[in-house]
Amino acid sequence: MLLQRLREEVLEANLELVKRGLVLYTFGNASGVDRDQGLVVIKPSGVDYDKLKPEHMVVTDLEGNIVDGELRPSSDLDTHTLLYREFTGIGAVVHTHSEYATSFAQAGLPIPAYGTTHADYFYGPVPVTEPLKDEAIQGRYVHETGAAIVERFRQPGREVDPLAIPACLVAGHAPFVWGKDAHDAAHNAVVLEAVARMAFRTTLLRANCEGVSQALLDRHYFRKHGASATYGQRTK
Ligand SMILES: O=C(CO)[C@@H](O)[C@@H](O)COP(=O)(O)O
Repeated sequence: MLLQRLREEVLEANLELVKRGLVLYTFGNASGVDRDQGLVVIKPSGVDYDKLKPEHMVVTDLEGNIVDGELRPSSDLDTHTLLYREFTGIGAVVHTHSEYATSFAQAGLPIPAYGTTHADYFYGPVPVTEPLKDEAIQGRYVHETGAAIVERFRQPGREVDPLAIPACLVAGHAPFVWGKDAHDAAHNAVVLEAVARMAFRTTLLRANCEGVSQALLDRHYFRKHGASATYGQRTK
């Protein structure tokens, strides 16, 4: 079977979303990309997670043309493929409607970096897109959803590195999260929901919370990420 291993990884990531309570019914999807072959493996649309098997996954090229699969690909395919084309360092994308992250998206608010849990995974606030315009919604809606994410990350003067902050909230919709592979993307989605829940409660306790300092953000982020990362490494 074409891309057997990637199909299994994408299936595991989809099931992880269910196991961690990030999706209801079929409200979400995960995909992964094989960069060497330029192929994407994505969950089929509307199929219950408990019925999913590797052979149900749909394989497309990076433009979303179906290469292999009997079922329709996720209705969010064009967002996934646009993210793969534009953020060339990522290997997988996850979309959920997890409650707290989606609440921030619906409010049109970024998730502030309030503490070290956030800083361990996201090097700054998790951004939110501008609301999609009616023409975009009535046109190539799913593509435009991805375009809104890319536009937010490349906004002049407010650029965001997609490898340092592997998530974006789509205003009025929900989060898209990515990672180096399917396991990593699902893991980031789980943590995103946890930090969104904590941020929501932090805001309730203290409306004008200043958030984590730059020093604490640097200390926590860079001990897990980048060339000087030490987290989880053995000492000699
Ligand atoms: O965003 C939404 C619904 O608002 C979709 O992600 C969700 O229904 C899942 O669709 P698919 O089953 O992947 O086609």
